[in-house]
Amino acid sequence: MSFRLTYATMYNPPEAMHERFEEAMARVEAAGGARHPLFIDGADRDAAQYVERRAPFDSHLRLGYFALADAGDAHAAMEAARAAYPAWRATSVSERARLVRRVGEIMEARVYDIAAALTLEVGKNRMEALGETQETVDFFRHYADDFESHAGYVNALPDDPIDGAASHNASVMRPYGVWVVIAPFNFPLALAGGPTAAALVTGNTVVLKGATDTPWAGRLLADCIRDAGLPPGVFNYLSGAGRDVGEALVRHPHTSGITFTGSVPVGRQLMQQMGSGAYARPCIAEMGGKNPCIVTEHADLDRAAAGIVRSAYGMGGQKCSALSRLYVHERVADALIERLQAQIAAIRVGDPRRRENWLGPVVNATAYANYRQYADALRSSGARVISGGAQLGNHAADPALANGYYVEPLLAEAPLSHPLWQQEMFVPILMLHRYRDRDDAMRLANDSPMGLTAGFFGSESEVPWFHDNIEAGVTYANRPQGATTGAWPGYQPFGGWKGSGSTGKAIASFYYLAQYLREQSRTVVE
Ligand SMILES: NC(=O)c1ccc[n+]([C@@H]2O[C@H](COP(=O)([O-])OP(=O)(O)OC[C@H]3O[C@@H](n4cnc5c(N)ncnc54)[C@H](O)[C@@H]3O)[C@@H](O)[C@H]2O)c1
Ligand SMILES: N[C@@H](CCC=O)C(=O)O
Repeated sequence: MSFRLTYATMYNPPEAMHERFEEAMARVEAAGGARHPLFIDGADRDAAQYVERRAPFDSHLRLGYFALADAGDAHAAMEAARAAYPAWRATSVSERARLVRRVGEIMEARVYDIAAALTLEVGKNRMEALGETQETVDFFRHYADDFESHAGYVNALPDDPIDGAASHNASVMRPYGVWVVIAPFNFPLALAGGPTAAALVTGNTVVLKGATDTPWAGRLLADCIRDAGLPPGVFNYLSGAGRDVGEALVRHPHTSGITFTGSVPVGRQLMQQMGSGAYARPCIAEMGGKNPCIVTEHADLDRAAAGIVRSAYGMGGQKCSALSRLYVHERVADALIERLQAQIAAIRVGDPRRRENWLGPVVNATAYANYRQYADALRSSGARVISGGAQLGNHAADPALANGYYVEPLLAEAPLSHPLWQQEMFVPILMLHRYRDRDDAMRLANDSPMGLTAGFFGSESEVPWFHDNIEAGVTYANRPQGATTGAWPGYQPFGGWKGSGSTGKAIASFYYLAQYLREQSRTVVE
């Protein structure tokens, strides 16, 4: 298959991709119900407790039993990672890069089976699941290539200008030690695998914690790492709750650095914890979004409608990059709304295993209840709900949806005073405002403590204005493939400004790997 899968190309895959996914789904479902232990020091480790997990799209479908790590397991993982660190750090750059690349190769060979598991566990549709798995493969490749291209970040510097002595200088970047990776539920493979690949190739050892709702993805990553032949202890995997195992890892004295991807409140708490103690330790925190899109009177409205619907409702709005605030010029607002309504009406909501369904469920009962609460809050405080607003699961008339957390994509025109303009909702809800003045639209788009992604539809001559003024780390102009979503490693570096990110350096950017390293200046006089 010559097709290159990315989030920008996933809308029109070859037929063979569907066939292979369906074969894989049958295999993975047939093997369902298994126990999934932890992975520590190169071996499976049983936890004292296991939790049964079921599919978000069908509460009768049992996925398996997943280990719930406790503080003792966290300690064992940290000890293993610490013990493995000296030898891993001393392993050559080329060997570390080879092993990291090997993980990507193994994952790519399993891409369909892993994607099937992601669909079952998270409820994302097949193309999103395949996309996430391929993205993870690409992270492993990208970081291995990038680290090698920097020759391990060893740079010779000029000798000191001292008469009668040779004083040689160099800058050498060195790993920190044991790196903790804490992943979110929505991209449980890619946002576990990406930071893991970066930490490993730079010479750190890793303890990964998967999100409470999505323990399977991390375990599948662990299997790829094990099968690639990384030495015991170099990578360790824990599944379990943030409050128990996550906090134990953050507090642990062996923790040298953290990459956290998740919500703003947890990220800020972790940044504070990592900044206190005997000395501050690095904390790369990739956090939430409240992403805007501006549509001017010069926009191509068909293109805008396609990009807006994909980004607001794709994966049920459960992307940090999801579009949630739409500012439309009053002259084109009705025409755009008409197009959005037509596209929303065409969205098939249902079992994400099925090819025809573009939108699966939200991830759990809390997200399902949140949707109801937000829809009620919009209706009761002055918003005009244009499309959607109903929960479709549990008590639905349609029996095919009866056991899942299904909801309708919601579009509402809301007064600017509405508090939901400021809150990340993480469900498929898009709020719309009509503006008269372009600069007002920009002021509103920037009126958020977050600054992750932003979209724009307008004339070519307006694009520089958008770039110069928008406060966001990831920007897209006139992109029907996704107004605010769909970054891919090697194509779009991905990181947030303001409250959306702690470092100002993006994932898969030129500057990313250096964050996993500390500089040592070396002067040697002969
Ligand atoms: N900026 C990005 O790149 C990016 C990418 C994906 C998701 N996100 C954000 O993630 C959020 C959705 O994911 P989520 O609901 O899993 O987020 P979350 O903050 O609830 O959880 C994220 C991870 O942190 C763990 N955790 C929770 N409390 C903890 C604690 N006290 N100590 C240590 N670990 C703890 C969780 O178990 C989970 O593994 C959204 O806000 C979304 O915008 C951001
Ligand atoms: N990388 C994904 C978002 C990841 C966050 O949830 C995108 O660009 O849409």
